[in-house]
Amino acid sequence: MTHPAVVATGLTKHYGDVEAVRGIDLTVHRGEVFGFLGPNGAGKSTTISMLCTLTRPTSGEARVAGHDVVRERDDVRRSIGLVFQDPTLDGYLTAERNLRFHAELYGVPRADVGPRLRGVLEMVGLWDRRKARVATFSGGMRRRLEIARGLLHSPRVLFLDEPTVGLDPQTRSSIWSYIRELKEAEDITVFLTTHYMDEAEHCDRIAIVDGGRIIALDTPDALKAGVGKDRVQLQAGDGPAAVAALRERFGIHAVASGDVVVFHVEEGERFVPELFSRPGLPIRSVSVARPSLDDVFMSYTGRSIRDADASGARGPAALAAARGGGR
Ligand SMILES: Nc1ncnc2c1ncn2[C@@H]1O[C@H](COP(=O)(O)OP(=O)(O)OP(=O)(O)O)[C@@H](O)[C@H]1O
Repeated sequence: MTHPAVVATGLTKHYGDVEAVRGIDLTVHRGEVFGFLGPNGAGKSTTISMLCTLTRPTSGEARVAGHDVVRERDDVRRSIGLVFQDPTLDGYLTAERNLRFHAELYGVPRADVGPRLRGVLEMVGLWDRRKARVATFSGGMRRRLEIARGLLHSPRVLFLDEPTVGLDPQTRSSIWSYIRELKEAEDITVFLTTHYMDEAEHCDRIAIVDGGRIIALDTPDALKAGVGKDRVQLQAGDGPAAVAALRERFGIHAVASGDVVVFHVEEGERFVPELFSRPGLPIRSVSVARPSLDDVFMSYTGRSIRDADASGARGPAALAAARGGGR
């Protein structure tokens, strides 16, 4: 098999007047952890459900594990694992019964079920709890069990829609270590959606989506490098005097807020020693920060992902607003 894990060409989805997805083109390579990052309403879930054959595209094409999502739905379904935002485990059943039921649905050969069950439950740290009813599990344990279930039939591609939403930071980080372990242990491609910037950093490549379109697609490092400048923040004895000194000596436009002065330069870590080499700039502290993925989102849309989330970007008006802000 040499085909990519996922290929989408001109994929769109309209719900009446709402253009939820407005032309997605992407290729996800086998073995990648690929992230879809964007604010609420960006079209992430709609895209993932088209790739999983749960929603029929309005136009365009997509192939998953080499199969067409419209014409070869059953082949696609056999090749993928799904973990969606809404839990679908049966709370009355034990963890093991939930998984065995799934194995039957997917036709996992009888002889393989036992070893496979143990393998996936050990990976998510739930082997010892396999006889417990799911109703007694915490939110994090349920999500881990859902991931184990998604892996049970050895899928080629695992789709995770917001895999850590609503979980505490510790559980989020343990879910990420399972995802990384997975990549090592199984020859699998992971396609996930998130609106957490820090999570997108774990992905090999990410597509930043807004208003139903991909606005940037690359490795997290390359995207951040594309923003160019680092952010330097200093505490100076006299803010306005520091701003004037920076302008005179370095030709830098800085902004002061009290005694905190902020400016942007390329390669901040090279610039900072120069600051100290010139006398007359009383500096108490200095910090340099690389651009974040939120800076990347902001450089394309003029707003932060958090603001876009907070504004509840949904529906045609929000999409039109997002369009207006695009570059
Ligand atoms: N079944 C539907 N009927 C009508 N509009 C829909 C439907 N599903 C999604 N939409 C709209 O399509 C747009 C994209 O929604 P989608 O759920 O794909 O975004 P998202 O990026 O996954 O956001 P979230 O993380 O909030 O789910 C939104 O404007 C949403 O209101």
